[in-house]
Amino acid sequence: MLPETRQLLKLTDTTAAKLEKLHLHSAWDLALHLPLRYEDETQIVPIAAAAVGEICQVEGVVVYQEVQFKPRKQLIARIQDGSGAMLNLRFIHFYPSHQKQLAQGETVRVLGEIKRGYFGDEMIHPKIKSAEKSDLAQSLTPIYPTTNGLNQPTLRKAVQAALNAVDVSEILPDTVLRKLKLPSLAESLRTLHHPPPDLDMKTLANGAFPAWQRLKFDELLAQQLSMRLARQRRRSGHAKSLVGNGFLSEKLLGNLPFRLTAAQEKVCAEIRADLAKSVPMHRLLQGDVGSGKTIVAALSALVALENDGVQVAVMAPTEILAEQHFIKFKQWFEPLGISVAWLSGSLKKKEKDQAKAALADGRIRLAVGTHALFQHDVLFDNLALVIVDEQHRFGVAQRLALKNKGDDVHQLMMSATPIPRTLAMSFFADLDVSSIDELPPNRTPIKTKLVNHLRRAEVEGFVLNTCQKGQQAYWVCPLIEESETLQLQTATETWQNLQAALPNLKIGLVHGRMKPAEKAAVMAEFVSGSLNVLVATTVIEVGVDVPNASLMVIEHAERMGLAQLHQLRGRVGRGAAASTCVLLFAEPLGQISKARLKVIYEHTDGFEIARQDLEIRGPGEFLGARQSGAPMLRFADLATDVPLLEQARQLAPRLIMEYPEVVEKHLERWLGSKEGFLAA
Ligand SMILES: Nc1ncnc2c1ncn2[C@@H]1O[C@H](COP(=O)(O)OP(=O)(O)OP(=O)(O)O)[C@@H](O)[C@H]1O
Repeated sequence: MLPETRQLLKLTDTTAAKLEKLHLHSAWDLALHLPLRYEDETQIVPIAAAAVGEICQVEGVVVYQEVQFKPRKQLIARIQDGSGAMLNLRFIHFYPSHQKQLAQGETVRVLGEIKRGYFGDEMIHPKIKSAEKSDLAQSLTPIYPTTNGLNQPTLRKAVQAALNAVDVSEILPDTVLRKLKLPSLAESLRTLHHPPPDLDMKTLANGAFPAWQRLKFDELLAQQLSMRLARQRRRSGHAKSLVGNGFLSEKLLGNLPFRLTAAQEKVCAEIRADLAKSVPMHRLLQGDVGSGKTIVAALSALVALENDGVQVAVMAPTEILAEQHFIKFKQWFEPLGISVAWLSGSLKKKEKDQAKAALADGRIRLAVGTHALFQHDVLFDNLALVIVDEQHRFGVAQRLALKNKGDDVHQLMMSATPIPRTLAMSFFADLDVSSIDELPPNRTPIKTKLVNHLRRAEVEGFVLNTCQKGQQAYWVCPLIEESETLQLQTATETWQNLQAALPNLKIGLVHGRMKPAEKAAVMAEFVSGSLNVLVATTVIEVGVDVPNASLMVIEHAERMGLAQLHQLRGRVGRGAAASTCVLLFAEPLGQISKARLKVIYEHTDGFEIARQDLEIRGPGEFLGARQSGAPMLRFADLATDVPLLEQARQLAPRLIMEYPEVVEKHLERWLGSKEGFLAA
């Protein structure tokens, strides 16, 4: 964050650092940081009427308080209200101040989600207020996406300061606005950040609400403009025409234990044709989980490497994913006499220097790594092809760094988030798309089971059976919205419980808070087979390929989106053994959760699942379900916002031709800096 911005918004260094973590760098970034959901502090719900699964505010007298030590240290309090009903409050982390606030006889107002607990309904870590001191809120309270250590009031203050600082005046031409029939940006931002008192939760949570529509439209417009400009620029670039002699690729194909599918052959041919041109390739390779994109990437790299002195870089967004690629590429390429360099943030300086020197003088021709590959001090001798996996997970700055390394290099982007082809083409502003639309043969279909989490012991028995057969299992804990700490805790607890229940198995734990090197070490143990079970937070979602793993258990599957469930399930069923995916769920299930679980139970094809997702997710479920897998999108969703995308797509070329100053301003607002859009 620029010092001017920090001063303008009166932010402390700590707050600024936390905001950076959320990728909020400019005042506009903050103004466009919109609530994830809203809380209703305008009314008090009688405990008897508060339904499980609902987030609500209740008030009551504390009738009981105890610090328990088993099964773990926790503070339990119980409140009772005029309706006569009681509610438990449970704190796994607590301070003496909590005990004081919840002293017997105190009247407290608490807000949180009602859950079904072991001893009746409960709230875990509710927000507590003293009933006497606090007035009811006049309107709904916005809750922003945040990060550890940055609380809502601080974030809210920063957003407010940003809203006061930016110029929200309308920049879209009148004619355009009249046709769109959308509210102004200023009004939309005001409504979403400060909902007026008469606006209810249901209206605000609906993605079809005009204020949301305006934000989504503006976002899609920024995306279309940036893609279009980037494409124009690339078209005028010159890349090295790469025509392979087939010598290396045929050798690799000969060494493989399988033959390419027809779909893999087809996309390889498309990529080969692009590489032969002197216009830089910019192609998206998409394919369902396990469809075999990696070998296509490897064969594309070989076409390039068959040209004298040419270098190739393969980049992935996380250390785990990059390392997986590194292992595969090494295994495939070393027998061909090609050494592969590894470059990531966690390498020791000496190793990094060695790799950098070898890339700079051209001794090493293939490098695999994270975005560390594109730091300014990494120089390539003759870089001609860059392969980027899961590009949408890189931030703008990283994409920009990539662009700086090679405006004139061929680029192949891989994605495992399948989007129907025509939609992908309009979204990516006519980017070239190759789809692998067939799975390798002889895959035993994955059996999916839906199991109530109360039957955990049976599932543990199943894990034991699987591992005794020499196979391996994943046990995945979900991401808990807004609370990394709580997520970490569930994963750690699950790991401890599993170890206690299955003492003869070797069980590892990997989560997002571990250092990259620690994560890599645990993953390596799992890949090598020395761990039987891997307990993981959702960090393993994309790209892990351990064919010997044949069982996937997913906790709280009812909380996850379909795309995520499909990705996770795709981690098994990659080897010869019959695989199973156990989806644990906790009741009561909402209608949408039920519908989702039914789809994942009945279907295995990613495109079909994406289509059904669209049907289930009416615009009404917009908030809380924001999970667009598409690049650069925070609000718009390709599943539901196709009409807005179409409008943005039609408008973009006209603005570029007729209103260049509007284009520049719009991109500055949405992509942070003028340079942001170049990175598209
Ligand atoms: N034509 C094929 N026949 C048999 N097995 C194949 C074929 N192509 C790839 N495989 C194997 O299938 C598994 C999945 O391939 P890969 O990891 O490339 O999938 P992917 O498309 O990258 O999926 P994801 O995005 O889920 O990681 C690998 O073990 C790979 O060796």
